[in-house]
Amino acid sequence: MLSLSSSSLLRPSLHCRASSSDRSLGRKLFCCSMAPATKFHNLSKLEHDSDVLIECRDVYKSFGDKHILKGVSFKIRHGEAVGVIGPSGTGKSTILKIMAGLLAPDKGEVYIRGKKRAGLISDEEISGLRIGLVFQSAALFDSLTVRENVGFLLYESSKMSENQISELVTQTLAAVGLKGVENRLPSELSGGMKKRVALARSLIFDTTKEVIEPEVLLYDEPTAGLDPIASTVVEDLIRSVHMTGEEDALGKPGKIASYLVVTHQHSTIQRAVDRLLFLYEGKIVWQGMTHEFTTSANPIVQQFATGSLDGPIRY
Ligand SMILES: Nc1ncnc2c1ncn2[C@@H]1O[C@H](COP(=O)(O)OP(=O)(O)OP(=O)(O)O)[C@@H](O)[C@H]1O
Repeated sequence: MLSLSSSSLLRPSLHCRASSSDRSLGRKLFCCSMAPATKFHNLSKLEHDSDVLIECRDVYKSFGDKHILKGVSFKIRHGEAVGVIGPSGTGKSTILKIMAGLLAPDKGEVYIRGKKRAGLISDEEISGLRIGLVFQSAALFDSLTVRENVGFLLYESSKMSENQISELVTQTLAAVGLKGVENRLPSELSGGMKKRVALARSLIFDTTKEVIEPEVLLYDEPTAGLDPIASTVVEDLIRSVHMTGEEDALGKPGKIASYLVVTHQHSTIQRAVDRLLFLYEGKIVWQGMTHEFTTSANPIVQQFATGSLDGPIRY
């Protein structure tokens, strides 16, 4: 994989126009979205877990004296659509960043397709599983147009021509319901449009490559702040890119093997995911199918599902 400095020789204008902080973020997005590079050892894999794409095993994470994750364990299998829910500040975004390789756990392990990740992502290492993280804030580069934002990874690292990339960007934007916005800057978009541009950026990939690795997408509150209809559009988009054998908005089979959505929105839980993980006080305290959520006898889940002030969760 090319680093930004070497690839800048290929596309100098794009590289120069992104600020240094943008480039630093781009470097992280680049690694995270295209190939979350990781060092692996322990190649052994349990036979019955051959469909597990990502596993967090007894993960701990503290920030100073705030102990956020205290032994989080779960598995994401091929084909799953999983939601992560739980009270604010409980560590949902933190666990996504750990899964994507942007943060290291203090203790515990992350396994990618049965192989233990030894470090954070870096340019030189390839995992065989792409992990894309769609940030809560959309995290677009302010100084780049929508076309440059969506095509960023391809401009930086692929051998595709400018015309090929431009065409693919237009197709991918159309797939997320956006037309004629390629030349706009992020500041000229609404919040919902920015989220869709971020989604397009996470979906685009080099179509000239012979082997396309499976991808897991991690969405951090993709519908936060959207009106109910815009939420439904995004929820359906998330479903449509899932590799279920169905056709996506471009009329092609979805390309995302599995996805994980952090959300507080009831509609997103109901519409976009099949299974839920409930994170509370540093651990997964409940997991089950979405339809089991409202009938669970677990008092923590009951309180969260009803929004009641009475119960074990204290604010
Ligand atoms: N880099 C950091 N440095 C210090 N504290 C952090 C850092 N990242 C997260 N935290 C703290 O860790 C806790 C968990 O944050 P996180 O964003 O993971 O929670 P969350 O469950 O996603 O919250 P929300 O639902 O409100 O988005 C918070 O108290 C937050 O302030």
